[in-house]
Amino acid sequence: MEKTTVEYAQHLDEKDVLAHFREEFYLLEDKIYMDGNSLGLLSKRAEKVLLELLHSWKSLGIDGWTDGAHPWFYLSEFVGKKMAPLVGGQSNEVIATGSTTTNLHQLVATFYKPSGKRTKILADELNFPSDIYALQSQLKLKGYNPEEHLVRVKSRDGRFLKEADIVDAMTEEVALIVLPAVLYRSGQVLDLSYLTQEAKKRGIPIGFDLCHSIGTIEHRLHKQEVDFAFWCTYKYLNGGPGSVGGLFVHEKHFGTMPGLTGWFGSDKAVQFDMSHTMTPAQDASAFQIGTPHVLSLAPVVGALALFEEATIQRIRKKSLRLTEYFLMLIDVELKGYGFTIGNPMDETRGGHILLEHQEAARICKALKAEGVIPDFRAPNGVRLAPVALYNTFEDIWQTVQILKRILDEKRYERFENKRGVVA
Ligand SMILES: Cc1ncc(COP(=O)(O)O)c(C=O)c1O
Ligand SMILES: Nc1c(O)cccc1C(=O)C[C@H](N)C(=O)O
Repeated sequence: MEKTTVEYAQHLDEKDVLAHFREEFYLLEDKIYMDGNSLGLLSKRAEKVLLELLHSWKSLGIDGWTDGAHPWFYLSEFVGKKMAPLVGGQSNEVIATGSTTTNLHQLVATFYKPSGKRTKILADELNFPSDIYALQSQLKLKGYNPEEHLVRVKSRDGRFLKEADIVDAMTEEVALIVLPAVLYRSGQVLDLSYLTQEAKKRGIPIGFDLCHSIGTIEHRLHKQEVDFAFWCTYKYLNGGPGSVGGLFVHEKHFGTMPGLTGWFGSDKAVQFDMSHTMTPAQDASAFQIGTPHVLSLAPVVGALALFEEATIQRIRKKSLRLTEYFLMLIDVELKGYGFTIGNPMDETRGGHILLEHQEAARICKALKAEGVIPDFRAPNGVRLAPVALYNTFEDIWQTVQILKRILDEKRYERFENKRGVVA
């Protein structure tokens, strides 16, 4: 069968062992959703648990903390256990709490211990702005000038990072390393094993932002001896806008006093003793600060049940096949239209692809007008994420046809080449 036909796409969908998960989601009517790497779709199970937790509040009041289907007092630990297989952590090394940025603040406050010549934080110039802002402010809190003490490894081409360049920057002046596991623009997957080993040789703690990797690639954080990691749950995990994030702290650091303390980091057995001397939990729970955002955690419970069934191994396998198929069609159908592929072509690509084009902002607007939801990333990127749990091969086939039509008929010219408020 000719690989560029819709029949071939349908044939791939028929053979897809994860195809039935699509029915678990509320798909947007008459739309092809390709933005699950920014905000995943609502699943029926996520909705169900949210309603159950609203009901526990309605029917139990304060007793919801300890009673009901999902007692709130233990919910963060429960969700942590469910997320642990997705990051390759032990159950007590993972906790659901905070947001990506607040968790980063917590972890830097804990693991950044400048002393003597070792005062710098090593990051990279392609990292997400919020991470950079957090690192800059943590340096300022310790009295250091971020201009001098935040080292950002340069990209050679504006898209990718070379692990060798990162290792070269691990000097005797570096006190902490924070990097993404998957880059938010190009989708490059960094070699966490190698980077962690090299950091370890030099005695530098290292942590990773998993926002663009959790739920789409496999992780082995415990085995790799990564010191810490943090992530959100609203992208590939489909927890909903602003859903509670997560963090991992390797068990070798259990007992380290968190940099930012609050009573929800306490050993649960004594939390309500109301002592002014904190007794921190002896695992990742200690890194919580205040009362969990229960209603923003609820959908994550339901959403994670799907990952337990699908397994991250099968999800990664399908995700790679989806992006491979996407790239094959782009190569055949969109040659000569001015696109440059901005993601890695080999298996160091994450869950999304990046098409660079000088008209990218208005191509995104035209795609939306034609029913395809991508996102635009400045200055010239169209990000498209075919998500293993709910996208089909046919979605990809349709998207490429629509892109071709938009370019052939110059439909993008109806729009201004400027990003929207939330691009
Ligand atoms: C890599 C990365 N880091 C940090 C953030 C910020 O996350 P939050 O706003 O949930 O703190 C995002 C997404 O917004 C992200 O993609
Ligand atoms: N966190 C977001 C938000 O609050 C509004 C709109 C988008 C986002 C995102 O997550 C963007 C995403 N981190 C990115 O990779 O660009």
